[in-house]
Amino acid sequence: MQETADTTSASSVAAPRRLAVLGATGSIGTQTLDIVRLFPDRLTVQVLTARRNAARLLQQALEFRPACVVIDDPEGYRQLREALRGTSIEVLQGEQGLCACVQRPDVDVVMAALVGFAGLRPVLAALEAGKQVALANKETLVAGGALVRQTLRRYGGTLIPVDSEHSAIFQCLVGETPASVETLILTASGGPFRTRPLETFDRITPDEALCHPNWSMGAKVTVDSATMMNKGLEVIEAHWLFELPAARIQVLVHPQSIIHSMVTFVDGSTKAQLGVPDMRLPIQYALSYPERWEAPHERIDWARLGRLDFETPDPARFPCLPLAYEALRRGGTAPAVLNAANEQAVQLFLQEQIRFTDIARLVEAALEHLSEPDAVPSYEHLQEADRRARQYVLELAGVAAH
Ligand SMILES: NC(=O)C1=CN([C@@H]2O[C@H](COP(=O)(O)OP(=O)(O)OC[C@H]3O[C@@H](n4cnc5c(N)ncnc54)[C@H](OP(=O)(O)O)[C@@H]3O)[C@@H](O)[C@H]2O)C=CC1
Ligand SMILES: CC(=O)[C@@H](O)[C@H](O)COP(=O)(O)O
Ligand SMILES: [Mn+2]
Repeated sequence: MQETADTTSASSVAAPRRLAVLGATGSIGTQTLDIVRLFPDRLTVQVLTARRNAARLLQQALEFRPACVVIDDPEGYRQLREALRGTSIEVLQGEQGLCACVQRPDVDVVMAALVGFAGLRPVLAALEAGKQVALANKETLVAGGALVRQTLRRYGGTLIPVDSEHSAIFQCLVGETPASVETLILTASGGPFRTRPLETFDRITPDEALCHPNWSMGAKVTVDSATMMNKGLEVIEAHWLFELPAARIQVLVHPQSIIHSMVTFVDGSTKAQLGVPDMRLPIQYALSYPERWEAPHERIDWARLGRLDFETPDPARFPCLPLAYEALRRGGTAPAVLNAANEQAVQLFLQEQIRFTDIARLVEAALEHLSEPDAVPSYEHLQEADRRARQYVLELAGVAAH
């Protein structure tokens, strides 16, 4: 748990923080660059990466002039090399490029905003180089939480949460000690299907699932919010970030997404962090911490808001949530299996190859058949668990692997 933040330090005289933005072309990545635009004297960009969106990455590179860009797609790599010829911007490719760029001596902070298991290896590389990682990519901690903790202990890097709930908890914990904490309360919007008749769930379409009531996000996390697997992944993320057992991490449905999460302390007091649902707030806090920087983000209009509502999550409606608790209870490779099966199932659902209700069914089957005990699975062990779970889901869904 962090020490009390010093909010009085004179930030204007400090050298700018030099960022590597992994997943720069996505929802969190582009909002991170919005924050850089707001604070050009305090933040600079050294690295930008994408999977295949070469056009957007090129546009960003020409605006921010980083030292290096990384792209996964071979054709995108060829295009970027051609387009950036004659500039000082280095172009790298693939996972090797990602791991090299996060270890550069001219990078201070790595914004980890890839989606999925692909985020784990570069985060480990960044922590092995002792970097500060602003972590949006929750799948990193879900699949590899024990390994990430071990890497933090060995190399002394730091993790600052970006996920809105974990940022809220992190902010509530400023000035507190671990012994004072009783329970973490993760709030959940309940997604678009909180009140939809349960018997219609097998007719849910991708367009309906991609319509989040409060947040505009990438496709994968949006579908996860609709199944509430997102909250399950966040329970596991909170377990590894704040080192508390599952029994002390609760989930509470709060449809307005104004309270981003809460902490109840041993004296019965509860602290909450509130704000409009705008990811630029937790992104900025992760980049400014331990300072707070003045910014023109929207403020809550309390009178217009009027009320805040709460309810208990319904496990019959959202079976992915108890599955995530079960994976955490099993430990070993179980959370990595849960995560990979979910990633694969969400992809199949978005491609209209399975129904919405199949997501939980496939994840449950993979969890049942594939999890293995192991106190701290190695990266290679996790990678194999991830591969096998994806393959298993494809087979069970009757889809040929590509
Ligand atoms: N969006 C949000 O508001 C929130 C997101 N998060 C978490 O943050 C992470 C990012 O989410 P989000 O920004 O929504 O995702 P997006 O899908 O919008 O963006 C993902 C980014 O990662 C890149 N990428 C995807 N897969 C790979 C890969 N295999 N290798 C290399 N790069 C890859 C994409 O490149 P390209 O564009 O070229 O495909 C893109 O830049 C997720 O873990 C999510 O759960 C957490 C809280 C809120
Ligand atoms: C913005 C953010 O942090 C998302 O993870 C968000 O929490 C999703 O909303 P749900 O509460 O519906 O999962
Ligand atoms: Mn979240």
